[in-house]
Amino acid sequence: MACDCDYVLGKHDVTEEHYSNCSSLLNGRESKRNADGTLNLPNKNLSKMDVDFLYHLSIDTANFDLPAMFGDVKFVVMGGTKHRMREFACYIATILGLPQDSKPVNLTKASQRYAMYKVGPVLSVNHGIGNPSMTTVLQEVIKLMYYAKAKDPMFIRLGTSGGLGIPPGSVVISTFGLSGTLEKSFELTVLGVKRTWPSYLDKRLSEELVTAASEFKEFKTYAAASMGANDFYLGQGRLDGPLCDYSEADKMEYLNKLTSLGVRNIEMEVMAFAAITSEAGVRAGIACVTFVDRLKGDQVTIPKAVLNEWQKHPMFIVGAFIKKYVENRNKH
Ligand SMILES: O=P(O)(O)O[C@H]1O[C@H](CO)[C@@H](O)[C@H]1O
Ligand SMILES: O=c1cc[nH]c(=O)[nH]1
Repeated sequence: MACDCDYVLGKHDVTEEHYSNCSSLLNGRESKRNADGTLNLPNKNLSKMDVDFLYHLSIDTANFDLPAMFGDVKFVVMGGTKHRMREFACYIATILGLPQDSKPVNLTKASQRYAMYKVGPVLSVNHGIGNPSMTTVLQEVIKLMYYAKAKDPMFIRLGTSGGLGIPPGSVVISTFGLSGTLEKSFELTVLGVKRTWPSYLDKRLSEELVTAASEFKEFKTYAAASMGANDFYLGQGRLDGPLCDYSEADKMEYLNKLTSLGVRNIEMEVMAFAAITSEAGVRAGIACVTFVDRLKGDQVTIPKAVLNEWQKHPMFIVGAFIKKYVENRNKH
């Protein structure tokens, strides 16, 4: 079903009702959610399992009341580091005016893998570096939302990246992802066969994040394509890794090509994040700060204290979006 919302950037109110009804959020693809917004995952094996152990979260469907614990989650916000996601949990509690523990509880501490904090309707989860780490926890959190019967949960990645021709400290809201071979798809080998899935991000959610960004004048925000690399060094065309058999000119040719295609940043999870959420019928968006202009260099030389401040830029945007959504929901 096509969306008939006639959406104009920044002119629409973010209402829960609209989010539930607007199928454009899956870019015109048929919704994979049930009528009440709960997830209807494509894997029918799940309904045949007596118990599902979400191994990397150290949570299971037998010993935890998942609807009671997580049924009210509306936003799953994910990013690489545990520290960032703990900070985001504290930040969102402050701006939503929710009581916060001086020490937020890591709900997946027993896993010794990841960190997951819950603050009101927000789940803040770290995913580590790169696709295998990210897709493992992403898939388990999607199942968590499914078992919890959370309604229309949105997934947002809060990341860092290398920019292309934009000032470091800027934020890029990804409009779509390009792989290293410049394809708009995520590739994975399944049962010995290379398979690809389109890496859709949610158009409306991206637009809402751009609108939320407009209130922050102290840094620039770009809505643009992101490149998802499978490696930080060779995969991102760096000259400063332990291995390198190409020249500065080769590197610049590639980075300039990406730039000419509208790519404004390079990170490491966009393709898989977009593809898996989209296939699961979940709306997803990505906001990443940039730490370096890759057209000018490879090394991240900015002092850590500054990077820590810059890391807050996407938090401000995502926080403003969530706050507006919650306020609108409370009004209706
Ligand atoms: O800061 P995060 O969210 O981890 O994102 C980026 O930073 C990591 C590399 O330093 C990769 O995961 C990349 O995607
Ligand atoms: O250049 C960068 C910086 C952060 N994260 C990346 O993946 N690349």
